[in-house]
Parts: sequence; C-alpha cells; structure tokens
Amino acid sequence: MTKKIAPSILAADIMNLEHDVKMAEKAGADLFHIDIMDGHFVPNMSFSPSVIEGMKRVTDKPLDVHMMIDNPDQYIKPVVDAGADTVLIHTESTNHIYRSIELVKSLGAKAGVVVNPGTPLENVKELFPIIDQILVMTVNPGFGGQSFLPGMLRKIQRLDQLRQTSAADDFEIEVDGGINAGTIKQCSDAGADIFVAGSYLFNGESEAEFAEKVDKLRQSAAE
Ligand SMILES: O=C(CO)[C@@H](O)[C@H](O)COP(=O)(O)O
Repeated sequence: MTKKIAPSILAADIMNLEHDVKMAEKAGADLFHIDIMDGHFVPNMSFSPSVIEGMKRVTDKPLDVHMMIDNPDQYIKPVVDAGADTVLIHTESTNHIYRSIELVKSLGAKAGVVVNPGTPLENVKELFPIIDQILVMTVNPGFGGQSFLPGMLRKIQRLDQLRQTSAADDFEIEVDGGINAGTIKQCSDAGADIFVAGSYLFNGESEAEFAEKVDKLRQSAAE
C-alpha cells in the first residue's frame, strides 16, 4: 500500500492554522489528522466540528478525524457534516463499536477503529470486513509530544500478519504518537501505511525546514 504522511494539526499554530495547513500541503502532506478530545475520554480538550469545517474551506486534502470522546455516536453526524472524510472511533469509547462504524459508513464517510496501547487486537478482528483503517496508538492518547512506545511495534506487526492472512484485507494500518524520522521507519517496516506526525513537524521552523522533514519522513518510511 502507498505510504502516507498525515500532519496532526494539534501541534500546529492555532492562530495561524491556515498558514500551517498550506505549508503542510506544499510540503506534500497526503492528508490531515484532526484530534477531537472531550476532557472525559482523554484528560485534554481540543477541537470541535467547527475546526473541521474551517479546514475544509482551505484544503482539498482528506481530513482524518480522530474521535477521543465518550459517546462517539452522538457526534458522528456533526463531524461528517462538517467535512470529515474518515472518522476514527476508539473501541474503548463505546460498547457498540460495530454499530458506530456502520453509522459512519451510512453517512458516506470512511470509517476507522482506534486501539489504545493496552487494547488487544482481538477486540477489533471482527471489524476487518467493514473498516477502512485501523489506528494503532503508539502513545497513550490525549497529548502531543509524548515518546513513542516501542512495545507497539510488535502489535503493528501482528496486525499486518492478521491482515495478510484475512480474506478482508482491504484496510490501512495507521500509527499515531511519537512519530519521527526514526520511529516512522520502524513502524513502516512493521507494516504501517499511514503516519500521523505532530510535534516532529510543527515546531516553529521555516517552511523549507518543514518540507525537508516531510521528505525525510517519506524517505524513512520507504527505505
Ligand atoms: O492523538 C494524538 C495524541 O493523542 C496525536 O494525533 C498527536 O497529535 C500526535 O502528536 P505527536 O506525538 O506526533 O507530537
């Protein structure tokens, strides 16, 4: 599968979001990752659907929306209406993940399931036939700038093996948290396809340096 770079706007300069989005687009970002946090499911708060709506006005790149909230079903329609192309739901946030994924699909968006570091892959195997992406968290969710959890590499590998041996193998493996030029290669070698990067990319450097970092990520993922 094609390797894709997804800048996480959690680390962008919120007062200059349009500038940062254009910079990332120019640098070759394949899609944008938008974190929705409610202060309950994770101990932090972030964006709401209005940010998705704003992003949609300034970029044509796909918007990958990561729901870190309790009662996700309540907000699936608002985020799809706001312009989410993919909606990613944590399996730990609902008793009825299958239903949540079906709801996303019924609204015409792509659907993904997210697994926290402590959640076994067993919990998502039954979803393979109906999902477009599985996001393996490589940090505990809620904050940018955390260190990559190396123990997750084995999980990515196992997921890739399960995908290869499954009849329903038509989904991408995404990783999120602590991704940089070193960890991206490890994740790519383990079988990941989509790489979310926040603090590694958005740290106030020039546009040229930002573009160099995107190139570096892409090269490391391909090596
Ligand atoms: O979902 C999250 C954090 O929970 C992420 O999307 C972060 O935005 C990733 O940030 P870095 O680890 O790359 O700084």
